[in-house]
Amino acid sequence: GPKVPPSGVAEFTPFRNHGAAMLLLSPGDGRILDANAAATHFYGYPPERLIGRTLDELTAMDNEAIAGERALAQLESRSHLVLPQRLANGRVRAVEFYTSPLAGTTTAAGGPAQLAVLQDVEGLREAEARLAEYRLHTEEAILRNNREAVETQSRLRQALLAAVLIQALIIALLIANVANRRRITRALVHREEQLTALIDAMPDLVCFKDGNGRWRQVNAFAVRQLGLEGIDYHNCRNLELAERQPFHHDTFHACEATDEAAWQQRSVYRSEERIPSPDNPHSVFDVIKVPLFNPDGSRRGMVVIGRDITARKAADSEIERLAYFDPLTNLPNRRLLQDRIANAQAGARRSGRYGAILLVDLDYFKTLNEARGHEMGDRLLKAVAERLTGCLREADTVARFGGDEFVLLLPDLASHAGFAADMARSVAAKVRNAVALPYPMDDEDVVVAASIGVTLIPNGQATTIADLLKQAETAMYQAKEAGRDQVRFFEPEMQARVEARFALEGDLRHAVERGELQMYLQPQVDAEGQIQAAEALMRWQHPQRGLVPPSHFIPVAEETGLILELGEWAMRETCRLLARAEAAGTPIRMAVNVSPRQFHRSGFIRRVRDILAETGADPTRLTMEVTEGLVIDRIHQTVATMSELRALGVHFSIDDFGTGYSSLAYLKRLPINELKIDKTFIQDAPSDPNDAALIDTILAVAAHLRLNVVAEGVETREQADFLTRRAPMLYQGYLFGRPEPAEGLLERLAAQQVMNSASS
Ligand SMILES: Nc1nc2c(ncn2[C@@H]2O[C@H](COP(=O)(O)O[C@H]3[C@@H](O)[C@H](n4cnc5c(=O)[nH]c(N)nc54)O[C@@H]3COP(=O)(O)O)[C@@H](O)[C@H]2O)c(=O)[nH]1
Repeated sequence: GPKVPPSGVAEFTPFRNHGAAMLLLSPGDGRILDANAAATHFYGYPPERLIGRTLDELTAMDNEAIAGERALAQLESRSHLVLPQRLANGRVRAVEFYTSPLAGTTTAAGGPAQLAVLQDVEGLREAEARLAEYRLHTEEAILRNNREAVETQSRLRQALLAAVLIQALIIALLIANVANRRRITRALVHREEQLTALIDAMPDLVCFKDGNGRWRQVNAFAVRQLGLEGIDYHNCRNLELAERQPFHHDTFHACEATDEAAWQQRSVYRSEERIPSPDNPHSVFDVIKVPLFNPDGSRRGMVVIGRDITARKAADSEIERLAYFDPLTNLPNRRLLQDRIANAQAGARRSGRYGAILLVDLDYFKTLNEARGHEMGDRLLKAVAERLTGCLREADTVARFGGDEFVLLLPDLASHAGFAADMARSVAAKVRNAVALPYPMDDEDVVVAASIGVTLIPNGQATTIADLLKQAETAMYQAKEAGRDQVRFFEPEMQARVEARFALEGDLRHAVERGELQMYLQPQVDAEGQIQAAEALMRWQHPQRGLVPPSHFIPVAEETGLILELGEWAMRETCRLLARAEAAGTPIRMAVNVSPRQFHRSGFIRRVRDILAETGADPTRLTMEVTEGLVIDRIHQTVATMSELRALGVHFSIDDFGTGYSSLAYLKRLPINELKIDKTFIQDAPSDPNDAALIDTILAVAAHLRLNVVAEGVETREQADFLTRRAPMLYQGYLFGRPEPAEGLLERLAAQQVMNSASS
């Protein structure tokens, strides 16, 4: 316990200030350790004369008497001794000593100090009470003191406890924190599961890639759509996936391109991508790519979301179809047609070229429809629509205008109104023929005819679309009035032209059988003016029109297909002339023009063979003149046909060389013998350095390919001299002889031979 020194007791105010005289005595010898103020006052000694003396020394009895009193007190079980005290003034007073050990004190002699309260015998009870009270107070004080110590300790303990508690709290918090973290982790995992479930449930394609373009997470839809089941796509790049899933090779390559575009754009990138699936090879997705960047600008990752818009696209096109197309025939409707006419008008204004509008109305369709039923009427309209479409080029439009009316829009036909009208007429003729072919319906064939009204674009009088359509309609009614199954032009001059042409066509059909055609020959001479060859050129001697130039009738023949008959006739006539020249002892090479249609017609080689056999002509003296266009058109077939004919000995010449798109590359592949320089170059060559340069180039090409050259349209000596200076060649032109009846040239040839043999 805590040690309180006896002197310290005096510090206690209850001892020091108490009214009762009190002494602190050492146990055993009863030496006075301390005395309070009341005690010093009672004895009359100052404290220093009291402290240190024994109680016995102050007692006015001898030691035996004192021992006797103590024994007596023990016997009487008294707590006090009655001992007479000698005061400083010499007086003796009977004093009762109430002593009691003072708890919590320790003296030098060991054991607690004895507190003695002195009481005059007269005030015994009072003293007793005072002792009890005092003891209580003192002890309380000591106890309080002790308690304070205890309290200190307990505070310490409390502090410790607090520390422990705080520690515990920290631990608890830490634990809570860990728990929290676990909770957060759990929540995150939970959230991730929710998220995964959510994106897996999404009917969209979702994919996350890292900053290096590696695939990190893909939802179930994407796995299905991209065929990634069973493929370890994790951490793969687009091009690796293209290797692993060949079905989507193109998809992943396209994805790589749009990924890069998104990175470059550094913001949300949207594109439409074709992502086929085994169920639908035409699936289209609306793909959104969100590139993510780190604060330092480096690539962090990319979110890709793709929505299947195949159905929406189909719906869009269905809406468009309904808005712009006729549901029965699937042809553009009036609305789309108007749009296209507006475009054609704008194009015509820009290019200065003409187009045409044809209004086709079926004759007696209403009667047919009522008599045979609407279902059959619908089938007929569909069939007509197909035939009309078959008559046109891709750039043209066939629209259903309503009921049994169709409109054909032919943009960009020719730069001359007359030529455009010719072409429109020829399309109209084709349409009329196509529509007129029988339609097999159920058990019988149905036949309809069409009345066609034509107008040209642009057109001086009609500026609006409505005006143009009105004109075509007016022309169509004129066709109806003229007895139906007709073609009429709105423009009277075009109508006149077309009629004239139509008449020409009619006459041309009979020209061969009526023997109105002739083959003229134009000589091809060498530098010495010697006739070396001749070109056979067709002429038409019309009974009323007179001599019709080929530039008038050959195009009509080409358009109508009559060229096949005319061409075959020309070939036969040329071969006859060849055989005739040979028989006359003046063998000569003859060139004949072969039109593309004629050349590409199946059986051409067989026909040539037949003609050669029939006429007995030497094929090695026959040259076929073909145009550059013919050659380019179907190069493989051309080479094959030419090669077969070359094997017979036939020569080939490229006519009008330089006006087309010949290139050395394909010229080399062709089995040709000759180039004919077009007359347009020859005519200005002496004065125009461009033409001169072109001729030099053609001559260089010919020399390189070891080809003969014929210069066409040589009209002046100057032109001939110009050419002679450059290279050896044959000359054809008015300077040396116009095309003339064969007899004339054959006679000149014979004369030339006579002259030559005379001079040799
Ligand atoms: N498919 C066939 N086409 C033929 C046939 N016969 C002729 N044609 C083609 O018709 C076009 C015009 O021919 P044509 O009016 O006979 O003109 C030829 C010559 O007369 C003319 N020429 C000849 N020399 C001169 C000249 O010095 N000056 C000048 N202004 N013209 C001249 O050139 C035409 C030669 O034609 P080509 O060698 O074929 O180019 C014409 O395109 C013929 O091809 C036929 O039977 N079948």
